[in-house]
Amino acid sequence: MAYENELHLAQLAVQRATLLTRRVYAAKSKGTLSKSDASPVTIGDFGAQALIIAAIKHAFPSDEVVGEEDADDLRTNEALRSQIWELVQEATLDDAEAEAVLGGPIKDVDGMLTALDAGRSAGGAKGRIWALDPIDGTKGFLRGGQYAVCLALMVDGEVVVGVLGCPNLPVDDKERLDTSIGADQTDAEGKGVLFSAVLGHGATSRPLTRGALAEGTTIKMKPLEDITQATFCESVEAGHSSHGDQAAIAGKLGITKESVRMDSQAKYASIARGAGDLYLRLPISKTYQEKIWDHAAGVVIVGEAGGTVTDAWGKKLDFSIGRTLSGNKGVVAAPKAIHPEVLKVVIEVLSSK
Ligand SMILES: Nc1ncnc2c1ncn2[C@@H]1O[C@H](COP(=O)(O)O)[C@@H](OP(=O)(O)O)[C@H]1O
Ligand SMILES: [Mg+2]
Ligand SMILES: [Mg+2]
Ligand SMILES: [Mg+2]
Repeated sequence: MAYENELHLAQLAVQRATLLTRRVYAAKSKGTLSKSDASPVTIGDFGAQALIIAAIKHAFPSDEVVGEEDADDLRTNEALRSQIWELVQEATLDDAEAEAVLGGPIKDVDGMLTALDAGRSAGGAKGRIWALDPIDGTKGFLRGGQYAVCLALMVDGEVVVGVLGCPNLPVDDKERLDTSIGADQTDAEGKGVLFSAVLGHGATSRPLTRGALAEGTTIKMKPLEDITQATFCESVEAGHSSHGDQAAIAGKLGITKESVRMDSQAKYASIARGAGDLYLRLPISKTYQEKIWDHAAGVVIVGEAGGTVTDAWGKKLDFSIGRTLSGNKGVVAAPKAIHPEVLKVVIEVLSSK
């Protein structure tokens, strides 16, 4: 299969990073800071990004990475830096072969800062570039909801590999859209799913482990004959997508079930495995540009599971422009057969505004 080594590296790197995020998740204090756009970032986000980039740079030294975070705050804040360094050192897979694929532990604090800062690529249409969201759905992470560790490889602007680690999704109860928040999420028992896809080679899911990869199974979207029976997913945060427009679209499609609100790319993962049918993300603001790391992995996973993902006007998401999807507005993800019907209504609702 194409990109076999890249896929394996990405799966193990994401799996290792979830050891760190789970530890932070269970801790009382998550070391939260506020970024310049007032959005939150935690010690988990920084630690996961450092671990994943160190692994990429070990295996593919000349690849670039577009990562959400950087080391600026750590360079000026010693307490934060040492807190994260401690976490990073503790996050090792308990399988020596798997750990060796990732290059083993990061050597020292400088190595951690260098790895974090290696996520500053401007992106673009040429060459091999990884898109990394070390914790997607940081607000979900903080509130005890869903979050995802997201990694994708783009080659010449096209997403060819996607991996999503979803520590709070149920392993077995595949049909359930897990939106529970709070206490029961901190119990990792029976939870934690690793999703992956390679362009042209299908999508799989497997339980997250602490060591070598578990065996994977193929995932497919649910066949949906009657659109009125659809379940649609949307963000928990009303500031991230328009709940009002999404409700109007569902209404026009004759959908009667209430929307399922879930943080992070766990939405893409959930519809890809047949828990839920649609994911709608209609823009709130005229100026906000979606970030490539919020979508790259999810888009290839849904595509390989039998879905179509476009923006709200039906354009393919263009990952080749830079760090943002500046050529697109919103996201509409649905099974291939019904995507045109959904898109028609999305455009009607947007055009009537
Ligand atoms: N105004 C906005 N519109 C759309 N997305 C936004 C937004 N402000 C922040 N986001 C993005 O929404 C992501 C979470 O998506 P969701 O609502 O589906 O959980 C955030 O990822 P992070 O949590 O990685 O920062 C952030 O990048
Ligand atoms: Mg963020
Ligand atoms: Mg994100
Ligand atoms: Mg993030």
